[in-house]
Order: sequence, then C-alpha cells, then structure tokens
Amino acid sequence: MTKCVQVAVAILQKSNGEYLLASRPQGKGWAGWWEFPGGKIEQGESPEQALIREAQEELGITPTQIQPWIKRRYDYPATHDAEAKTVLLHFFFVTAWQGELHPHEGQQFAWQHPQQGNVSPVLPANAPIMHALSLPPVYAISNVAEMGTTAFLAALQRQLDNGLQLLQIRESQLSDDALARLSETILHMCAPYHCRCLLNGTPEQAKQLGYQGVHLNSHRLMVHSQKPDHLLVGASCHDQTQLAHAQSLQLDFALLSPVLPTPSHPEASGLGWERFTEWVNELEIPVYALGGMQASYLLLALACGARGIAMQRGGWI
Ligand SMILES: Nc1nc2c([nH]c(=O)n2[C@@H]2O[C@H](COP(=O)(O)OP(=O)(O)OP(=O)(O)O)[C@@H](O)[C@H]2O)c(=O)[nH]1
Ligand SMILES: [Mg+2]
Repeated sequence: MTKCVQVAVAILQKSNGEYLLASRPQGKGWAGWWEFPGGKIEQGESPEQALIREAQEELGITPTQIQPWIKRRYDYPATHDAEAKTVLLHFFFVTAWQGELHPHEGQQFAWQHPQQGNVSPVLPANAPIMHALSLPPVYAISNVAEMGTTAFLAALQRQLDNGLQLLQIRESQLSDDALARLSETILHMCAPYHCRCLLNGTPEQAKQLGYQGVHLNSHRLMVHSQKPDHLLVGASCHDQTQLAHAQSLQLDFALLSPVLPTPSHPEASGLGWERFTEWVNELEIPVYALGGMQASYLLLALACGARGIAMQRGGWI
C-alpha cells in the first residue's frame, strides 16, 4: 500500500480573482511542474498551522485571512524522480497576508487569471481545482416570475455593478417571444460585465438565443448521454444518482438542492450541510449549494466543499 500524505495548500487570491502558482523547485519530485504554494502537514500540526508555516517558509508571508475549502485525494504513480504516493490535499483560500512575497525555495511565481491560466504543466491533482476556480462563488437565478420585469432588471443592474459573474435565466412561464425579448435585454446588459448567462432550457434553445451556456434541469440532465457541445453546461441535481450522471458527462458544474428548506419546494425538508458535504466531497466537478441560500452562507458552503452558492430570491435583495 502507498502511504497517504496530508498536505496544506494555499490559494493566494487577489481581490481581482487572480491566484498565485509557483513552479516546483529542482531537487523535489515533479520538479518544474506548477502548483499552489504549500506542503506536508507535520505531526501535531493542524492543516491551518501547516498552511501558515509553509507560507512563511516558501513565500516569506504570513496569511491573515484564511478560508478552508475543498479536500482532494489523489494517487500519484511512481515517476523517474518521485515514488508512488497518495496525497490528501487540504485547500485554503488566502485572501490577505502580511509581508512581501519572495520565492524562498528558488521557485518561479505566476499570477493566473481564473479563466486564462498561462503556465503549464500544472500538477495533475490540481486540474479540477483550477476548473472550479474558473467559476465565480455566486450563481444567481432569475426571478422575473415573482418580481416582474422592471424590478428584476433593476436588481440585475445592481448585482452586475456588485460583481455578479454567472446568471441563469429560468422563466418557463414566458412565451417564446417574451423569452427571446427578455434574453436579448439581459445578454446586452451582462456583456460589458463579462457575466456569463445560461438558459434553463434545451441546448438548442440556448444557442439559438445567443446564450454562452445552458442549465439542464434534473429531468433533462438524465436524458443526455453526452455533454452538449460549445456551451458552458450546468445541471440541477437532487440526489447522488443525478450528481454521478452530471460528473460522468463532465459537465462544468452541478447545483445540489435543496440544502435548506425553501419556499419554492415547501414539500422538501432540505438535505442539510452534513449530507451536502458528504456527497460533494466524493465528486470532481464543482457544485453550488442551492435552497434557502443567502450571501451570508457563502463561507459555510465553501467550507463544506462547494464552489459557492446559488440563489434565486436571495440573489436580488
Ligand atoms: N504544495 C502543493 N503540493 C501539491 C499540490 N498539488 C499536489 O498534488 N501536491 C502534492 O502534495 C505534496 C506536497 O509536497 P511538497 O513537496 O510541497 O512538500 P513540502 O513543501 O513539505 O516539501 P518537502 O518535499 O521538502 O517535504 C506533493 O506530493 C505534491 O505533488 C499543490 O497544488 N501544491
Ligand atoms: Mg511545498
């Protein structure tokens, strides 16, 4: 049996979303490959203590704002410069620190735009993490049906100004004509903010109306046997079978709901955070928590392994 190495990993992120990668120095296994700063958790240390120590040793900084995120297990095969091993990576966001960054181990540094990384190769265990980072922490879902068009568009403008980057249009009550008109208005508003929009509908409809993405409801998800091409694709899931299907299609992300009880599904009591965490930690695709969410739940959702939160009513307050 290979040994399992516990590792604390720091995603140093600036307020513009860019994050730091470092090249693994010569003399270590996988030298030259890009990774997040971090290292092995020593005996008696908590993951967070190891994170701070590694940041001090490798980068010369002391993290002051630390948010626990995903844990990820990965089996490394033996290579010419490293033995086979299993790692359990504990990822943390580090959004503030004291001191100046210095490459204390002779590494190179590269700040990466979340959607346009420009260094390679990156350690293979990190691929799903980098994909998750290309998605923003908040996914808003439209609510024209309850708010009316005028109030909804005003709220959308406010949220775009606040940094909204991902939006689902979910308005099945509208006629085709009304949906086409609303879509045109919304896509026009979102474009200058680079906010990506997904239509809750079919891939054909989404493409025809000019959306960047499609959001599949759980029924549509289960009838697809391949990921629709040329679109960002998300799907709604309510159980582990649906999550497993979304992962097998390699969709860009899943929504798991309802985490908490919500007015739109009064009959469902909610999964609760414990089951949410258990299900999400077995997956590679990013998952948003949906159902009873509001902005104040974001840090809890991240700590439970979510990419972030999705909100319908809570997104437009
Ligand atoms: N630091 C870091 N390690 C990672 C990442 N992804 C990943 O699979 N790992 C693996 O986790 C382990 C971390 O070990 P490390 O070499 O950084 O450990 P360390 O800083 O304590 O140094 P050491 O090698 O001198 O003991 C390595 O097996 C590495 O391949 C990542 O993004 N950052
Ligand atoms: Mg290290």
